[in-house]
Amino acid sequence: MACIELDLAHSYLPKPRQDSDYALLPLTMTFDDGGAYALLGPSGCGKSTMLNIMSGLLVPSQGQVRFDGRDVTRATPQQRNIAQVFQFPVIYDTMTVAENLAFPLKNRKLPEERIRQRVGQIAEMLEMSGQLNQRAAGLSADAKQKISLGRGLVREDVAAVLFDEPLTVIDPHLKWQLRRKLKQIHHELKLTLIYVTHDQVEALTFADQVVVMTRGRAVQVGTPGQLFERPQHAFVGHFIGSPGMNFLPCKAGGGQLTVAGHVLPVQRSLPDGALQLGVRPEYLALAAAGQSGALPCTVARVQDVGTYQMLTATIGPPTHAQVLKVRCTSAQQLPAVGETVWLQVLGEHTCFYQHEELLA
Ligand SMILES: Nc1ncnc2c1ncn2[C@@H]1O[C@H](COP(=O)(O)OP(=O)(O)OP(=O)(O)O)[C@@H](O)[C@H]1O
Repeated sequence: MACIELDLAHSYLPKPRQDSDYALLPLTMTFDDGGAYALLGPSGCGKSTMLNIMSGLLVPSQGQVRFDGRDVTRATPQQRNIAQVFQFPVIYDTMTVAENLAFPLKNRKLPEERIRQRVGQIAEMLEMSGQLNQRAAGLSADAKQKISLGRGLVREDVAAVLFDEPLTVIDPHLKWQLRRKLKQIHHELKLTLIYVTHDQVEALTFADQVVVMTRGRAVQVGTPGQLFERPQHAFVGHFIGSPGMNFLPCKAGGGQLTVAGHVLPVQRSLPDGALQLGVRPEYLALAAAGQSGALPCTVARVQDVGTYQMLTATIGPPTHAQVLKVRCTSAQQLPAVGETVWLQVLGEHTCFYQHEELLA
């Protein structure tokens, strides 16, 4: 295993002139030895570019990649000793499951007995012990991708295992099981795992540390809890959560906050000027009329989602009304559409952003 350090930028253009010319803007990042990481972000944010730079498939246009302090920027994937699992199965159809799993170990000339043990261990973890002697050709797409995962995990001496959206072809139910399985395997095998996905559920269930990316920038690296509680960037608030954080434009000045024409007292020290107030639907509580830190809103919709109710409310004039989502318990008695509801926007979980960066 290795500690992977990135200090680089990448543009696919020969002469990048502006930020938008970069697939990865200048960044420094450390992936600790033995950690489980996810690179999470929407399509085109630079996840695959970062993964391919780590694996050695791509040389960054600027800067360095270091493994345990050693410069490997121009080293091939083989020289870096990286295992990779792609979106689609990369296996030998004519071989059995056992032969496919054993292949990376045979290549490294491990003793037969050790190969047998390790193949048995990996097959058991992936619940494939009963299929070891079956030919891969006859297996389902799910089973073939499980073999690919197994081939990625089978070597103990790799610097890291990199996964590029590995569960895309997997059936939704099995996907859920495999996500949990991968987390368990990480605890048992203690490999450095780096997992690319655009699916927040996948990232949050698998990783100890999630790197959230947008437009070529890694805007926050944190535990799932940190990303939920204190998004360092408005994009993280918006992207993590279902639905994401509510944002209200506001103006701070003289110890007060003006939101949608209402003046609220603010306890925290904030710079004067235009800000964004962010509060998650889970923390936006119903309040008594006129309560300090609460705003009067109009109920636009109430949805019963089974285990909870989602209340949608609006504030401000209809031409530029702001929408707020509130997660309520299923037992709560909620006002009807069109009624006024007071929502507690200020509280310990409220975040303030300036130019999309967290201030307080
Ligand atoms: N070979 C390439 N040549 C030129 N531009 C590229 C190339 N590969 C990626 N890009 C561009 O770099 C940016 C980042 O792409 P990248 O594939 O790293 O994003 P991603 O987050 O992995 O997206 P996806 O999930 O869609 O693969 C995008 O604007 C993309 O169009």
